[in-house]
Amino acid sequence: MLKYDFSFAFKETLESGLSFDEIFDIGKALSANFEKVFQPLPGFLRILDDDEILEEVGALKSWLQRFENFVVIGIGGSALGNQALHSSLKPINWNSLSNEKRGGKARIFLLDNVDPDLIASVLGELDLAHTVFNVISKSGTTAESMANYLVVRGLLEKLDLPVKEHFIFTTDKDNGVLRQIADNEGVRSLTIPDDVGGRFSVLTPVGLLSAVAEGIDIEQIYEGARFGKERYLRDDLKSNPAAVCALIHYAYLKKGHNISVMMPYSNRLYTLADWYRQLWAESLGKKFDLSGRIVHTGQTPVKSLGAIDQHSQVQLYNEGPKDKVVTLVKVEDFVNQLTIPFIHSDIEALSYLNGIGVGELLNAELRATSIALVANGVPNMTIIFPQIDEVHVGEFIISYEIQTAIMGFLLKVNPYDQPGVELGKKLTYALMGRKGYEEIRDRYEEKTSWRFEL
Ligand SMILES: O=P(O)(O)OC[C@H]1O[C@](O)(CO)[C@@H](O)[C@@H]1O
Repeated sequence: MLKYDFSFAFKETLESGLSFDEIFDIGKALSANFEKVFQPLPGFLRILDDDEILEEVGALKSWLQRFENFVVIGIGGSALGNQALHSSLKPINWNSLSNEKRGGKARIFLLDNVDPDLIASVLGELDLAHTVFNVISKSGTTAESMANYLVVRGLLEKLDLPVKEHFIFTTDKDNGVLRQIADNEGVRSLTIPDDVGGRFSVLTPVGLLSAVAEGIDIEQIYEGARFGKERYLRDDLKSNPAAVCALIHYAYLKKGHNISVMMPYSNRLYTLADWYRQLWAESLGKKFDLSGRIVHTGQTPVKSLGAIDQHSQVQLYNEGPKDKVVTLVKVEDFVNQLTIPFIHSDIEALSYLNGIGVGELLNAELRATSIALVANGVPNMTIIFPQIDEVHVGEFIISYEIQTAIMGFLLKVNPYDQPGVELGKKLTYALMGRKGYEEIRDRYEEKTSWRFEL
């Protein structure tokens, strides 16, 4: 079970902080409507009610074992969750282990950006005859993912490899180009449930297939998520840490703290912060509230890595604008216990390091940062992973999905749409000369014709 330390978010420890009662006053409306926030049950919670997805993805295990490499082609919600599961649940050097040492499980790669250097470096490393490509796109049309699919397909065709055997699509059941190709050519495919949006989809086939391919125990992830579903849907808010987190963020946002920093003290958990950024940003950053009023609301998510960013961003957190709420993420028991050896016994300045665990030092740094933040008047809290494993990662994911829904309710916005990204997508099509987008290109051409270039 994840543990939460909220001590440094309240008035008791923070001069201009909130009182516990204050946030629960704000939470009264939430309390009274708590059930409604989750009625109808959002798809990301509904999918935990049965084993359908686990079984569907699990059934592909033996087919996946044919491949040494598994490449995710996707972007945003169709990639960040995969990356987070991979980094948090596999050893850091997984991709450099030999096939034998990996027990025949796949190495995982990601083609998200359309950066030719990235694509060349990933594909250059792989023997395509032993590689499967999972093209993931809920809409089945996203430019970056389609471009990467086409590049890979071109290569496979050039090598005369049986294209169909090297792809599996994860997409909408009816719509989009991927579905069309899957149906026309009989490419293997998995379905993203209609009621689960991209950034909430890591526990669907979107995130689970690559996890299974590299030997992550997806049943354990579900166990953690299901436990989280019980824990974080409690309408007694005082015993619901996801609700407390949301209330703290909401209350501070009202006081001008419009940045939410997530700072894991663990390299393995760092990409969870990337996943969180999309969830928080796309779900809550909105121009209109539910009644159509212009509100321009949201809280800018920032990722940070302890202890690295103590030597980079923390100066700003402590002394810069008072506009942040910081969430530190701590690991109690690291998988690897590494002790610093006794060397230089004659140098007093190093004696405090003699014989202590590296993890112990990292956690002391976390504690020191949280105290320094509170001393500087910066509200912060700590989420504690007793250890990094499937169960806790599953619980973490669901806690933040629920927290985002609660925050959406508090901000009175729809956390499940993302109208603000549409214009950019359409303009990309227009700039690339896609048919049907001439009007939008013309509309913005005049506005963007002014130049100041050096
Ligand atoms: O899964 P798709 O449809 O390719 O979309 C990828 C991402 O693009 C967005 O639509 C916009 O950034 C995200 O919401 C989504 O996760």
